[in-house]
Amino acid sequence: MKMYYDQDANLEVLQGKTIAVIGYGSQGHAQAQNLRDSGFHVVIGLRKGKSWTQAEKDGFEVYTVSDAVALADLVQILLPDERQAFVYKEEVEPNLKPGATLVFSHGFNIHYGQIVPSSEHDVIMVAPKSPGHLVRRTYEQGAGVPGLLAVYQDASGQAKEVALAYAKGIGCTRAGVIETTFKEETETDLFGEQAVLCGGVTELVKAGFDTLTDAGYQPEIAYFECLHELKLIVDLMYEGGLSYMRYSISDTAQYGDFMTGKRIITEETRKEMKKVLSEIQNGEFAKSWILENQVGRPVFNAINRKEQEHMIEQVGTKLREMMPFVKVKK
Ligand SMILES: NC(=O)C1=CN([C@@H]2O[C@H](COP(=O)(O)OP(=O)(O)OC[C@H]3O[C@@H](n4cnc5c(N)ncnc54)[C@H](OP(=O)(O)O)[C@@H]3O)[C@@H](O)[C@H]2O)C=CC1
Ligand SMILES: CC[C@](O)(C(C)=O)C(=O)O
Repeated sequence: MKMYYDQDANLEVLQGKTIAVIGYGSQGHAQAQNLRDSGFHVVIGLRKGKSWTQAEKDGFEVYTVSDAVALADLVQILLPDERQAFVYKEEVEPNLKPGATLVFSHGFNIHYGQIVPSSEHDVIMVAPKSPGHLVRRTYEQGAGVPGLLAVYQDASGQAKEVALAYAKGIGCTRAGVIETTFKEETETDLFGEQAVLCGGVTELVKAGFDTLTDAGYQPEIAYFECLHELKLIVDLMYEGGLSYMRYSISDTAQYGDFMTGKRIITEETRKEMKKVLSEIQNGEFAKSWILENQVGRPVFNAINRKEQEHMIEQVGTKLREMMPFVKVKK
């Protein structure tokens, strides 16, 4: 395994180039602002709407996707994965300059064959292992988030140097960048968000909260115990691994951790995780997500509505209002 840090990347490779960041959402705003602060010329490609207004307010030159692509030496596609193939066909592909580099932060569309770029373009990936808002926040703090780098096509012979410079521009080489493939990034990223980081954690939190409230305990205590304190425990793991977290908690908690954890994450759960991974590997999950979007997201919307009505959301909103230091940054 090869790791890359600041000293391995040369920003000069991108000097004098125009980078079009297509999309100004979670990743788009963060990567665009970091690249600008790293000294690069960045333009934004969008449709008219909320993000357009925000990007202008943040001082960027904003163009339609077609116009931004036509100006750019590097085109970073930071649109929602489910829209990328359509926008690519309609607005990106017809306007790409000869020799322009295509950049992604997630391999979904390339790996599952939804976007097939012409062989004359370098196609690279720089994928921050972080939500966009923390890509920006950590950069501003002088730190950074780790990232993955991959080269899918190297038409110029310089694709990896360009990817490293881009990774440095957004702050990832401060924390460490691992070289990978589009396949490995796509499969591990989808697995992580489904089984652990998003799907796994939210179900664990709700199951704990529901168990306590169903037994008659106060919902506010259940919220602090199962959601709020989770962040504080994860912070310790982030800083020093599982051992440091266990060093900080009481021995009673640590004994409970050893005795009970495996009753919650059982062999059955691990078997299910393997099944989830195989559905990612064989394209079943991708197919289901692509089709869900083609029919207007009925399942996504129904579940999303129901999730927002869960008691933990109402209790949390009330409690967070009393903690001005806990702020949502949009
Ligand atoms: N969210 C994250 O932290 C992470 C995301 N990624 C990857 O980054 C990429 C971007 O994801 P994310 O930042 O979450 O996306 P968001 O949904 O946060 O933002 C999408 C942006 O695209 C714009 N947009 C949507 N449709 C169009 C269109 N048809 N034409 C022009 N602009 C459009 C939106 O603008 P509007 O206001 O007009 O809707 C918005 O600015 C994805 O590939 C994702 O997998 C990778 C790592 C982490
Ligand atoms: C965990 C979700 C994520 O994979 C991420 C922030 O890295 C995403 O795609 O948003």
